Amino acid sequence: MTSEPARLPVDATTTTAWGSLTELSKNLQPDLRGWFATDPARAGRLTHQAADLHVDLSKNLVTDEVLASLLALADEVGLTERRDAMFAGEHINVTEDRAVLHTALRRPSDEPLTVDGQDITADVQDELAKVYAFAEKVRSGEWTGVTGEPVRTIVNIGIGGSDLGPVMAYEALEPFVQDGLEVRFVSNIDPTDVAQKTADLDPTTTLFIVASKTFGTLETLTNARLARDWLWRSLVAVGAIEDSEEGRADAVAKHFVAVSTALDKVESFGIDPENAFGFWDWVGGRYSVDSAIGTSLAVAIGPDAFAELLAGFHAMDEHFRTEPLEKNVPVLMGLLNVWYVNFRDAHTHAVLPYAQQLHRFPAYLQQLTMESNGKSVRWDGTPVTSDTGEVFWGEPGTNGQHAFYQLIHQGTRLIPADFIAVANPAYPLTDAVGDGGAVAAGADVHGLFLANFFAQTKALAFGKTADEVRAEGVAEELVSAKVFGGNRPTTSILAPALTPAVLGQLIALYEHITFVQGVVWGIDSFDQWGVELGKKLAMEIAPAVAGDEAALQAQDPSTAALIAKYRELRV
Ligand SMILES: O=P(O)(O)OC[C@H]1O[C@](O)(CO)[C@@H](O)[C@@H]1O
Repeated sequence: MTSEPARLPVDATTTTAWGSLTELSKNLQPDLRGWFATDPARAGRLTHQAADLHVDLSKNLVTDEVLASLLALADEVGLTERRDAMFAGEHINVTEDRAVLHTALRRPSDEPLTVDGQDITADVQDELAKVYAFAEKVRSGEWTGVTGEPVRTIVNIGIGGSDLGPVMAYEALEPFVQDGLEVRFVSNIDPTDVAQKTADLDPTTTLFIVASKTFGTLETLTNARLARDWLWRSLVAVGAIEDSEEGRADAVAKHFVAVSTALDKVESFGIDPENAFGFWDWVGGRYSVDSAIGTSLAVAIGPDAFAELLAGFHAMDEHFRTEPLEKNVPVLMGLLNVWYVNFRDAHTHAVLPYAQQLHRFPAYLQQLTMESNGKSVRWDGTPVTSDTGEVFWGEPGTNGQHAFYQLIHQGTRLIPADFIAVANPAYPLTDAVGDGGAVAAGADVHGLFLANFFAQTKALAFGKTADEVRAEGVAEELVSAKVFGGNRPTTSILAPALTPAVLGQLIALYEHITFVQGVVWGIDSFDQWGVELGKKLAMEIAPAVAGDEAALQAQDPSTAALIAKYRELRV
């Protein structure tokens, strides 16, 4: 690896390809019906395989010319060069002067990678071995609490990347969780979160994992102290420990572990560094679920399944690293997002998993994509000259269908959407009775579910014309309300089943899509300076909230009045 400063970003808007795309967009009349009718090979040509993911891009609003120009844009901004620099460990996180090496977390153990003279594959494997040994101890019951009871509930305390990845993956891989083990997640500093999550817990069988890259995050450290207090009080109440310094130290030693890059701070909190798992500053928080931050998950699903998850990540990394750009799914999906944001005026992007277990995936992607690409300056500090970072959002199908799809189908906004489904459900139920009509007795309910997945992307693409509505006998005055314009772009992603490997592939796919967009926009997708101001002000405002008059007077009139009102209302 080198730590040479990365070269200056290219202003994408000055490239030849940007000019071509602007012209193409001006003249483009999206016509998915016509395009499919005149080009039967379109679906095949625009469908690609990335590891286990079958990805159909054909219902996007692009012609071959548009795709060619998007690929030319990738070339002009130096996408492959930057990708290779990331994999090699160059300091592409320019504003923090750091390498970006989440891909090294899932690199096979026999592929060394030297960074600053250090074999980081060996470091990763050592830490992974520690996490796995701990996971086995908890799973086998060898790790016990103060009364000798095995662990039944793990409470992961973290926020942002130290929460969203683990909770999303835990929910997604619930069928792989060991019987008798449960993981809960506390993230919000709203005391309700910790109170609700601990309310019915047995302290003798509870283990807390405090997960924080920096071990300096207000929410996490406050929640960790609340949890420690709860543990002490509850253990004393059931007579499991003496109310003494030794009793409390014993409780922390047996019921608290930590994950952090700042092991010195872990020790000051009272957690023995022996019971702490580390990672490195070259892993961004939102890219860290596959590091020791995933310890709660590794305990829940076990080392073998966790290793499969990592192998899934790696399979997608290899696809991204080696596949020619015209068949490279993260590259194509990232470029399509650029097309919609910069040339078709899309402001948001929906991610719609047709898999209940992926219900936290959109929330996870919000941090991944929006903390990464919500930037207004490029990595050299110059202002961007185009829009960046669309709003990502979504809900699992079919819930979304009965809530917000109306706007996607008939609203005035263009909302590109990714539909994600798996062929084999974790719970293959049949409807023994059926409804006597379309739903036959013995119907496979997952098949019905996926009929919706296929139907929605079809309806969005091809719509329903006024003539088709009229042909159904609809009264003329209602025809326009029942017309579907179609030409609403979607990407369909289909996987065999939601296995750990497939989940790893999906996460890595979106990591790399995010990267591709960041490179085109010339931004540093790996810093997050935009979250700092609010954190700092919260600490300055806290004394005013607590009653300090001088601190209150130092606020602007609106904030001061709001705080005063809060104090008046607070009983
Ligand atoms: O893991 P830490 O250091 O507690 O940080 C939690 C989160 O806070 C942020 O730094 C900013 O919100 C995220 O990037 C990060 O995932």
